[in-house]
Amino acid sequence: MNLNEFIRDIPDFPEQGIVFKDITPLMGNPVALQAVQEGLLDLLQGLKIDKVVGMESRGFFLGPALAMHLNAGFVPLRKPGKLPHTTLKQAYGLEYGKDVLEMHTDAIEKGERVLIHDDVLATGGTAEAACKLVEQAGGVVVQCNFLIELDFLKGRERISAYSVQSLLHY
Ligand SMILES: O=P(O)(O)OC[C@H]1O[C@H](OP(=O)(O)OP(=O)(O)O)[C@H](O)[C@@H]1O
Ligand SMILES: Nc1ncnc2[nH]cnc12
Repeated sequence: MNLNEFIRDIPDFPEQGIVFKDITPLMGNPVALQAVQEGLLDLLQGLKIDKVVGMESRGFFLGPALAMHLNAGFVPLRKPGKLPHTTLKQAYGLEYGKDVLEMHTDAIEKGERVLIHDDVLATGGTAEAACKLVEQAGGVVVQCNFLIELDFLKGRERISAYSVQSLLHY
């Protein structure tokens, strides 16, 4: 199955000059969705994972399903003001703008093995912020795992301290 057929390019979204990779056609197709989940799990090659960390909001699309298959917990990283308990916070820049991610202070225990998952690796700003939050809490980032990597933005270089795996490259 060619998964690229289910990812659509939207020019000038969310701003002029950005070509947005829209994965909603893929999410809407049960066969493609199953293939993606199996592909992402294959990238892990049997690594033991305690927690899957997913970034709001598209990291929530597949992160919990991966966690269930790995027999791991799921930890949501959220945009500011959304998490109700005490949080760690990390500011970052991304391909189109800047933001802050928050994580509950008790979401990860010291020494836990963490998989970072998101739909897209672009500049790597979001993933780098996620890794920092996990490490602040004492977790160990075992792999950063993406559905799509935009190779030309070189996000992988920004998170070169970690193992980076992506299912599809553009
Ligand atoms: O590698 P980067 O340049 O940091 O970009 C990647 C991030 O951008 C998108 O999230 P966005 O902030 O648009 O939020 P959304 O998932 O809520 O659409 C995407 O889901 C990644 O999290
Ligand atoms: N070009 C892009 N398409 C979809 N999501 C993104 N996140 C950052 N850059 C993106």
